[in-house]
Amino acid sequence: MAFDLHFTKGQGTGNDFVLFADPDGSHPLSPAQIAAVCDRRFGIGADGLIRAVRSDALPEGAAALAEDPDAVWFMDYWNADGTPSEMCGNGARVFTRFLLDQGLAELPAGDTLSIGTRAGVRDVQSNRTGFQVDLGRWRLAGGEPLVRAKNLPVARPGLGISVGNPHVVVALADDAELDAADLGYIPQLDPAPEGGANIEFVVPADPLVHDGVGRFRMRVHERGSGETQSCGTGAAAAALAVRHWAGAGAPNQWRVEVPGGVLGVRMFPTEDGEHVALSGPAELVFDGVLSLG
Ligand SMILES: N[C@H](CCC[C@H](N)C(=O)O)C(=O)O
Repeated sequence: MAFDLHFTKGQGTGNDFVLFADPDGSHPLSPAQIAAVCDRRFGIGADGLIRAVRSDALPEGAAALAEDPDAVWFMDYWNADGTPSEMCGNGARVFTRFLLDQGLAELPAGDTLSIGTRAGVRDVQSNRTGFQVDLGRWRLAGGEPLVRAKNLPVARPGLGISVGNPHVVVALADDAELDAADLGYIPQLDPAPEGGANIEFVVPADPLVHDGVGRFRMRVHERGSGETQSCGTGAAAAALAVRHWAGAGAPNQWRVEVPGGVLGVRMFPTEDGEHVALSGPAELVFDGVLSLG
């Protein structure tokens, strides 16, 4: 049955998304429809698709409401190839901007908006650069798979890190290597993790720390979307990896330079362990209607 998709296009540091509101969850899209919507030639074009569903209309949302009854809205995130992911950091900021723009939620300065995700409830606050998303606890995913990418001279060990979704972070020798890597080809991981991973390539700045803030450049090949201009959870995972490699005394405040802009990452202690938070802009670009067969 044809369905007119009333959508909004949004982006955060060049990671772009098609968003639409489906409060009662009556319009889930199939993976094929999502891939068609995200296609940059035959569709709207985006790195991912985000459906705003009221948590009480979704089975996964029920878990979010159980965790936090304030998680009224659920971010139903899908990659460009139609596969779902547990979490999207840039997407969470754009999702929040969308909810506020649509009048579906409010976020007075200093308040927190809780949103449901497949990775659990995530808290968003507004700040001067846009929004801060608390990505919650992180963990080393174990293993250091070898990473091979086209045009990289040698395979290098990557560090597996989860921030709700899986990442493998690999340090390159310098900017020349980072710029030479051809991420039009999916990098190879050996061993390949079950379910795939987002792969971040980083070059720590020299000096690594300036005014107490760590800095590095990053490019990313995203699971399910290919090379993107930015990856929020990837920037968080990469900052955690660079801090891990830097050892004792490394900062908890990071500036991550991605092709689409700059993201802020901050690690901070909580009663349930160290959390990592992501900050950055979130813009809505245009609205439209697409007839879906
Ligand atoms: N491709 C990712 C999801 C989107 C992550 C990224 N867009 C972000 O901002 O965190 C995955 O399959 O886990």
